[in-house]
Amino acid sequence: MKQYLELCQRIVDEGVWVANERTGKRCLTVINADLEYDVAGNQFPLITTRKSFWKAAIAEFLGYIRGYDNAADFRKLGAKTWDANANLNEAWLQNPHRRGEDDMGRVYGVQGRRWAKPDGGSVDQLRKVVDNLSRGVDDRGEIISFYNPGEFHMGCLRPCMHTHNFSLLDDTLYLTSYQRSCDVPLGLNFNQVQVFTFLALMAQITGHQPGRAYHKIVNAHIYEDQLELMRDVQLKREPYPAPQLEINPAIKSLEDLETWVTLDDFKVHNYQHHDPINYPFSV
Ligand SMILES: Nc1nc(=O)c2c([nH]1)NC[C@@H]1CN(c3ccc(C(=O)N[C@@H](CCC(=O)O)C(=O)O)cc3)CN21
Ligand SMILES: O=c1ccn([C@H]2C[C@H](O)[C@@H](COP(=O)(O)O)O2)c(=O)[nH]1
Repeated sequence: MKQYLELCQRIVDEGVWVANERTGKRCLTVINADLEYDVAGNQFPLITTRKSFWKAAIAEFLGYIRGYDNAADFRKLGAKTWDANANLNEAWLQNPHRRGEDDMGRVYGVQGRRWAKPDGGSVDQLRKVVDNLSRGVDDRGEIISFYNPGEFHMGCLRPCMHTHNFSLLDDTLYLTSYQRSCDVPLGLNFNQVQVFTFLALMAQITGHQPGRAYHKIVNAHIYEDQLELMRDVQLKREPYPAPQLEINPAIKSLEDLETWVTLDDFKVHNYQHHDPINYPFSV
């Protein structure tokens, strides 16, 4: 929590105003942030200075793991987070590749599970990483990348957290995740949960101990219409200690994640938090 608050304070104190063409808003922006999560010690990095709707964050990530490309499928899992990008962005609504209501196009999970090969067929990046780690192999390329510039024109948004790189040292699994663009009041609250949970889940289904997760962010910003709430409300609050995440131990494979797992398989213990803050969302 300390590192989150320090990043927020740094943006408020040192941020530079940058105009953003896609949303038509200005963002107070800093470059480069390094966050770390103690997955081994189960210090779940949930924001405590406002109520976090962490279940939606896990639901969203489960949708990426399953390769979903439709906001309706995300809603069924418990995340409404893709409704706006799939259905309200004018550029995407006019895009000839959009296949009707709720279509997100070739984003995130599609790239992670079905990256199109130029010579036909597709690559399942996640399956390869799970298979290698399960037999104790780290080939120094245990990478899942959602970032496919050749298909940006076929999706509603370029991936923000775009690359996840796993490492195995003896029996301990590590994760380094890369993010090019971060909406700190709204998106980071979710992304922290996702990086932590991805490492915890991958360690569980590949039979290893989780170590630390490293989260590297390039452009970290606060939108102009979020600044007052962050500076005058959220940053005035005292944080509480980190809660713990419990994952159903019956989850043992990628197939489990793909088929029967729901949000009921995740529980958070000792989550003390301040009141919710309703930050504006930019499409
Ligand atoms: N401008 C912007 N910021 C983002 O963080 C973001 C995007 N766009 N587009 C793609 C995804 C969608 N994400 C989202 C979308 C909505 C919320 C959101 O509204 N969160 C609320 C309530 C969540 C709930 O009720 O389930 C929050 O208070 O955290 C968070 C992340 C993250 N990403
Ligand atoms: O997981 C996510 C997804 C999105 N965001 C934020 C970061 C930006 O504010 C927007 C994306 O806009 P771009 O113009 O494509 O950078 O969404 C996030 O923080 N986390």
